[in-house]
Amino acid sequence: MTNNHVSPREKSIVFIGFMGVGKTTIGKLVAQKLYRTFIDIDEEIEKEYGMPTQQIFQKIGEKAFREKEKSLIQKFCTQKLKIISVGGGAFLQKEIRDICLTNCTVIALDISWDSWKERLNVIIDSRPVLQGRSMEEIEELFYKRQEIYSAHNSKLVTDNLNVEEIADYITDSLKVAWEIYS
Ligand SMILES: Nc1ncnc2c1ncn2[C@@H]1O[C@H](COP(=O)(O)OP(=O)(O)OP(=O)(O)O)[C@@H](O)[C@H]1O
Ligand SMILES: O=C(O)C1=C[C@@H](O)[C@@H](O)[C@H](O)C1
Ligand SMILES: [Mg+2]
Repeated sequence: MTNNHVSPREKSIVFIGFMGVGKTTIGKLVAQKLYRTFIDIDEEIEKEYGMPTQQIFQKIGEKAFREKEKSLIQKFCTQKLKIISVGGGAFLQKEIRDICLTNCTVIALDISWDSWKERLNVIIDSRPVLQGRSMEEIEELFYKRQEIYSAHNSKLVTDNLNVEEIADYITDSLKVAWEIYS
């Protein structure tokens, strides 16, 4: 089942990008502004296992996390009118990239390394992939991951923008695009 036949206005929107770039925060705000249901795939995985991501990685392992991530993305991305934030590692899987790009409008949130590194302290405790790595290793991962986020329909560089400005910009741009294609 795909929903690649649905109109751009009805397609679900998927936010991608590196850990901590703001997918969950912005996705929630955009959903409010468009009166749509918000789905955070990390939260859905945590609900299924009844524990935080950190513990899923420790007790069950990353492989099971990634399988669950794929099946939940398949479930929600084939539905209409949702606003979906996927985890920062979701686009590592080609199948996930294909599901999202076939069924949804994919928006990549981008940020420079200099701005991102200011955020590390806030997010590190809940992101197992960042733990036990040196700053140099995290920087290497940050740049390596850029390749997977290049598979998108549109991209916004968020440096120097607050969350309201980002959500307003995305909401307004979507409405303009929907008018053009309607
Ligand atoms: N534009 C912004 N300016 C300042 N802080 C921001 C901005 N966007 C997000 N943040 C903050 O950065 C932190 C990480 O944001 P968020 O959890 O939304 O990231 P994420 O992309 O969903 O990460 P993950 O991939 O790990 O789920 C939060 O504390 C959030 O408040
Ligand atoms: O970038 C990643 O690999 C991850 C990002 C988070 O959103 C979670 O999905 C998890 O911590 C893994
Ligand atoms: Mg998130």
